[in-house]
Amino acid sequence: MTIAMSAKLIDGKAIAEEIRRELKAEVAELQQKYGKAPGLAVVLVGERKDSQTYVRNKKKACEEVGIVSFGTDLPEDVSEEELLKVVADYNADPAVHGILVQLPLPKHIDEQRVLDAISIEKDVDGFHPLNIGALAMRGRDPLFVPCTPKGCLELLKRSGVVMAGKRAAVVGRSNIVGMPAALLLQREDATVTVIHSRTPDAQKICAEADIIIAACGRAEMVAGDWVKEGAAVIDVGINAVDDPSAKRGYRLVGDVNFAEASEKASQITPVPGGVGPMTIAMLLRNCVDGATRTFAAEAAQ
Ligand SMILES: NC(=O)C1=CN([C@@H]2O[C@H](COP(=O)(O)OP(=O)(O)OC[C@H]3O[C@@H](n4cnc5c(N)ncnc54)[C@H](OP(=O)(O)O)[C@@H]3O)[C@@H](O)[C@H]2O)C=CC1
Ligand SMILES: Nc1nc(=O)c2c([nH]1)NC[C@@H]1CN(c3ccc(C(=O)N[C@@H](CCC(=O)O)C(=O)O)cc3)C=[N+]21
Repeated sequence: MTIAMSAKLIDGKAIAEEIRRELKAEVAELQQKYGKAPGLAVVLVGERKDSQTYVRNKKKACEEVGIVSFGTDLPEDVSEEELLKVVADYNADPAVHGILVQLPLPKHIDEQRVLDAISIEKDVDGFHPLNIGALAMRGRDPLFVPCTPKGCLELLKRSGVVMAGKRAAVVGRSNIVGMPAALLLQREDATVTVIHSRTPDAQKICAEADIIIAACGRAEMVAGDWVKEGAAVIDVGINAVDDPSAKRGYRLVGDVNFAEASEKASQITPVPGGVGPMTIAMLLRNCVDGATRTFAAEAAQ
């Protein structure tokens, strides 16, 4: 007989708050030492409601820790060349230490071409091929690691989850979440299986994992029988499901069936309040790290 466990909640909101407190102190120190603050530029194309909300939240979080935020809002029909010009201007602006182009971009724009144009020293999203390439190489360290997977690892570390020698399953292989999450787990000496839409027996593979990172964009796909007793479960998914009783008319659920999985897991993140707030905290972390490197290099000249 197995005894149902009740998982400990990994409180991403509280951990993100703690990180923002740490960052606020670091920014004050930079201000003291160099008389300058880190700067983040956020570029938003079009009028997607969700993107507008994320961008607003990112700017608010910046201000809270003392990072100066710059913003450029461009119309949906902006040309690729005009967008590239905005990126080039921020690349050249010494007050800007991080550049984030909010995704997704409209279909007529080549997303990778825009991401490739961001200076790797200011690539706080960590989406530039040179940063991702370094992440995949042993003995190398990228300048920046993508915020969402970095947040997932930070949650595991701060919750005392051992990764070395453990089996991990990552559900999803996107450039921005699944693939870098798998690389990060592997760098921590976990043995990683990456699951995608063509994987047979996804449930069986997950059920053998000590750590699951779910990032497939399928509401509540990772059910109770996907989770091994005592596993740590990180839910990246953000899915809106209709809910007439909710204020906004919908509620957010993850890629994990939380009620079922928390009967099996030892530790689990909620949605909302799990990985989401950590993504923003890691963006601020990356921005402060970038500015710290730049200020030190400038002072050494
Ligand atoms: N909390 C946060 O900060 C963030 C949350 N998100 C959320 O995380 C989720 C994933 O985002 P993202 O990586 O951008 O999504 P993508 O749609 O880019 O990638 C989804 C991945 O999941 C795989 N997949 C899809 N369906 C299945 C299935 N049935 N079984 C197994 N694998 C499947 C896909 O496989 P294939 O490659 O074969 O197509 C793909 O690799 C979304 O819910 C998104 O909203 C995203 C970014 C940040
Ligand atoms: N260049 C780029 N970089 C990104 O990092 C990026 C992007 N584009 N495009 C979209 C995705 C998505 N993303 C989220 C950030 C915060 C929350 C977040 O704070 N979520 C809250 C809930 C928010 C709500 O209630 O709507 C939570 O989970 O608690 C979610 C998702 C960053 N992304």
